[in-house]
Amino acid sequence: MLSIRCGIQMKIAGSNAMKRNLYPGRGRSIVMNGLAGFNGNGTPQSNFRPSKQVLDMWQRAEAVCFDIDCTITVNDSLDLLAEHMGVGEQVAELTSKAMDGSMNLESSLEERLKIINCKPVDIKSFLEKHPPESRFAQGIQSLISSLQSRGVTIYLITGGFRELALPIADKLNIPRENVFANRMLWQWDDETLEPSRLVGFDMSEPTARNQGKPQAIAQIREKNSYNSVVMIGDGITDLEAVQVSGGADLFIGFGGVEKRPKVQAEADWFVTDYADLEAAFLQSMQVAVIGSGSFAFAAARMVAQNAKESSASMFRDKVKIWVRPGSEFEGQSMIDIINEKHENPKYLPGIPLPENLEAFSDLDQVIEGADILVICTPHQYIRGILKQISGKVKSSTIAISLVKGLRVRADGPQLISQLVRRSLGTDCSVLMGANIADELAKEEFGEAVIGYDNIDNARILKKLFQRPYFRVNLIPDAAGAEMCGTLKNVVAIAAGLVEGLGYGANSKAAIMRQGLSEMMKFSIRLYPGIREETFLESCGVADLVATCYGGRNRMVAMEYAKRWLVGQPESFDALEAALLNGQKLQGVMTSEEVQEILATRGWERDFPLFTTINRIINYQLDPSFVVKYEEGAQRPVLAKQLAANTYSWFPPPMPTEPITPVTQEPVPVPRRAPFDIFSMFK
Ligand SMILES: NC(=O)c1ccc[n+]([C@@H]2O[C@H](COP(=O)([O-])OP(=O)(O)OC[C@H]3O[C@@H](n4cnc5c(N)ncnc54)[C@H](O)[C@@H]3O)[C@@H](O)[C@H]2O)c1
Ligand SMILES: O=P(O)(O)OC[C@H](O)CO
Repeated sequence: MLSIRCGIQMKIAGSNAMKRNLYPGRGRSIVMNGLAGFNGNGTPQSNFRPSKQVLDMWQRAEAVCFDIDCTITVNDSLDLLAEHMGVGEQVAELTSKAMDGSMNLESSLEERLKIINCKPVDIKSFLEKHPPESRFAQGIQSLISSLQSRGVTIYLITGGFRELALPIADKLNIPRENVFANRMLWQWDDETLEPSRLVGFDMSEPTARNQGKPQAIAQIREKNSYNSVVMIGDGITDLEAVQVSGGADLFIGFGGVEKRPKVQAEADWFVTDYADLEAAFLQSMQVAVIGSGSFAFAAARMVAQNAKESSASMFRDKVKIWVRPGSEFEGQSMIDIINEKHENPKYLPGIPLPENLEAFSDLDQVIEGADILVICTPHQYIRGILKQISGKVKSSTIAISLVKGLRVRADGPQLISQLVRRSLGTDCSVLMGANIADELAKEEFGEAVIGYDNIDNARILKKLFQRPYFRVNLIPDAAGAEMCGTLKNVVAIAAGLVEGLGYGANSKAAIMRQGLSEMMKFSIRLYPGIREETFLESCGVADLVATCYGGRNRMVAMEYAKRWLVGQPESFDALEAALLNGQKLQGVMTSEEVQEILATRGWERDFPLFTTINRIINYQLDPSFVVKYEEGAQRPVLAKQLAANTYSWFPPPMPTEPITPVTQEPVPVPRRAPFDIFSMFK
């Protein structure tokens, strides 16, 4: 006994009139046909230059639908199957009629299937003889993988059949649920329970009829809130995708397999080589920088230099940077100074900024359309900023955090890159290394690592940051790199104290060694996947050396110790304000965050240097304990309030008058015996 089955029951409701206006108000909003597609005598040109509007839409595509015929070198798999079945010529004639619009698609399909009259076993042998990978159009795999790596969703839409389309989709990494195709209807043998003979096709599929492609796109849009959908095809039925409201926003004609004059004439953009599309897509990525401190500007400077030099290939010329509203320098708006004088006199005086770096005070304006988001603010402000932009950044945006710091929540620590991923729903790499801002801005040789989860994004980011004077290595350990950058700020406080107390190179090296060892132990205990070799990269030992010798944490801590030695104590907050001209110290706050983790987990004694530093910055130990950290971590300590009333050296509250910085590089103070304030505990 025989019966007919079909695997899917999708129904397209509505009259033809409805189908022509599926979702009024959505889909293509501008009519661009023929924007630049003709030369003077009306002949369509191949590969005409797209207008900026078309290019912009292509670069912002969130979903790209390919007609299957543009993915393989034979213009229709059905034709090839027909050839395989020995009826090639007859079928090819009907295919052309459907493609040039002279025959209705439905009838053409029906006729062609009748002629082909294959069995499942024929399809199997056809696929063995013509595996998809042997037929791919040149550049299709690379284009699809580039689009996917940027978060674009790929669909395959074909008036052909699933039996032939799915193997192609599989090889192109297109999920099967993203394939819209017709279904063959088989006669099933109830004894073998296997399909035995082709009897027709399922007419309820949108792709079975004219206007099927826009209907498929309308279904896609109904399920996904894409702002921009692009159709790439080579036939009249593909062109329909933009001729119906609710369909695609942009039609790109592809002539690399088959060139049809009507398609070529009416496409918004016509290409014969996928490499052009790939280059144009990757080209002109919009870069936005959030942050306006010394490092944010040093990094933005490199990024803008690269954007300018590579504007013909990858990044958009203009790089946007966010400057906090109200920021001023000597009574003048920082935005005006940066945009008119191309300098940041507050943080990088005397260093010219590229003219293509443009400052904005409106955060929304900065992130609008950003393909790459460089995040570089002091870590204490990052959460507030991410809250403001959450939901406004597309998920394909490539984020990179330059922030050194972490966050502690009730349920444990959170790296800034994790916070970014969670808040924005984007990938987030990190750039970490021995990178003192003003040295970098002066173009002194340096290096950094980009720690990544997504290698494709990291490669793009390397192109954005690497300069002849700045070498970037990629490492697959974002958490390790970030922990290095974060924790070295605590060790730099220790190094500054040691120096401020008047000790020499041996003592400082000993403290740095202990610091590095605690950095490694702490990072790996928290994140066991972190790699030990990461600590030997620029983000690890090199950044530790740079910060402990030339950084701001070291400078403020050194001043703190010196003032304590001479009996003129000042708080870390006061010294930060006096010495850093608006820049922010990260080590003190990071020490508090690290200590919260150590205390919660009962790890304090395993990390004696970290613990001692935290007690020193909380005025519970005097700075001399930095070189007696084992003892410092074990001592009973006074509560902060009690300490304030007990110790003569307890720093006074923030002064109302500005304090005069001793010097930017504090002068050496003669050594003398530190106060033995802890004798009371003996
Ligand atoms: N400066 C360096 O040499 C350097 C090098 C590598 C990494 N980093 C890291 O980069 C990050 C940013 O450092 P930076 O040097 O660019 O900044 P910074 O230390 O110069 O701090 C100044 C910045 O803080 C911002 N700011 C001040 N108050 C704010 C508030 N209430 N809300 C939001 N922003 C506020 C200012 O607008 C300005 O952008 C930090 O995590 C730092 O550790 C710095
Ligand atoms: O000046 P610091 O101490 O904040 O350190 C700056 C950078 O992190 C050095 O890589």
